[in-house]
Amino acid sequence: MSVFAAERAVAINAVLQASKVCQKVFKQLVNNETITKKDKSPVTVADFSAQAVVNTILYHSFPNDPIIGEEDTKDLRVESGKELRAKIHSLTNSILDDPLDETTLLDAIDRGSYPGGSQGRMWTLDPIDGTKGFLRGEQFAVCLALLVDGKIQLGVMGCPNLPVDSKVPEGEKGCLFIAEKGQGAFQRKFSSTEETKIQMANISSILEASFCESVEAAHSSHGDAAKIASLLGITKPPIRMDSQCKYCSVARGDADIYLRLPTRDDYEENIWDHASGALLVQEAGGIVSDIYSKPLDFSLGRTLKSNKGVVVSHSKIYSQVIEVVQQVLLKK
Ligand SMILES: Nc1ncnc2c1ncn2[C@@H]1O[C@H](COP(=O)(O)OS(=O)(=O)O)[C@@H](OP(=O)(O)O)[C@H]1O
Ligand SMILES: [Mg+2]
Ligand SMILES: [Mg+2]
Ligand SMILES: [Mg+2]
Repeated sequence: MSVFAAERAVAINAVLQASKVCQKVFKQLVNNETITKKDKSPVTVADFSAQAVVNTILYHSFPNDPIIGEEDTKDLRVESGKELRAKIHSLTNSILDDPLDETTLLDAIDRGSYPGGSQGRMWTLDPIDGTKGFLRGEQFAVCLALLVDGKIQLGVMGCPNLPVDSKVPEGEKGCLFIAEKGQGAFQRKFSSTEETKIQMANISSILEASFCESVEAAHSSHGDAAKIASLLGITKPPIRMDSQCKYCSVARGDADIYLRLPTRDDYEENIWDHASGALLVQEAGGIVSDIYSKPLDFSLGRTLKSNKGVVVSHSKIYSQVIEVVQQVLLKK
């Protein structure tokens, strides 16, 4: 029995509305609508609007729930952010039922500034995960998860550009993935409310496995992944894809392993880059850990500060995968 039925329904609506924002922006996107953060990562009108839409919808149903969201309005509240702010304002209001004034809009985005922690309910939101994929017209995802006392209870992901059936890549696109702890993993199309249960592929041998990794080698070492694959006897080429669509692909059996291998000692993964995807894979029969085989700890704030990298596989092959990951990464 679902414990979070109300939260599930609200999260699905929020993610679908935010996905609509992203699709609308993509059709109209021009270069000056992108700004670059200090770490050189891009952020677009759509990232801000999607966060405003989700935070507003969550606030309407759960006004006391804090939110850990990726974006903030630092760059929008200054004079140079005026034009961008106006675009975000009109875009957000074109989706929401009740229009917001500019101040309410900025405050809605900043409701995502919660520091996180191990106590109580909180949501975590990545309004667009894989912003670079979004800009290229490739994979990106709107990712929302509910945490209670530091544990993920619910994850909802909208993947507007992901084919409904990976065997028909030119077919219908737009998938929603839903997982509630202990209740299994589900997929539905944007175009229908019918949900289908998904499971990881039940591969008989690791030699048949395929793995996913980030598009950018700066986010996950392609060289280390190639060594690991070769030691495991994997011959299929890696599937490179932006965003938590990687977790979704593995959860529904399009691939069997997801490796996110650290490229720098000082990088801490953000909780919104993993929360919904990690629960989805676990509910579909997979194991999710870091490279030390430690479970991801979502209770320590906005980042996974006690973890390094991410290793995901079907539970049947996990021990083989993690052994080789450690052989390559920890003994070099
Ligand atoms: N150095 C480093 N290592 C690991 N991860 C990093 C790093 N720098 C940034 N990020 C985060 O990567 C998020 C995108 O991850 P992806 O797997 O989609 O990367 S890729 O686009 O496929 O290359 C991206 O999320 P979004 O900003 O939401 O797109 C970042 O939070
Ligand atoms: Mg970003
Ligand atoms: Mg992200
Ligand atoms: Mg993002």
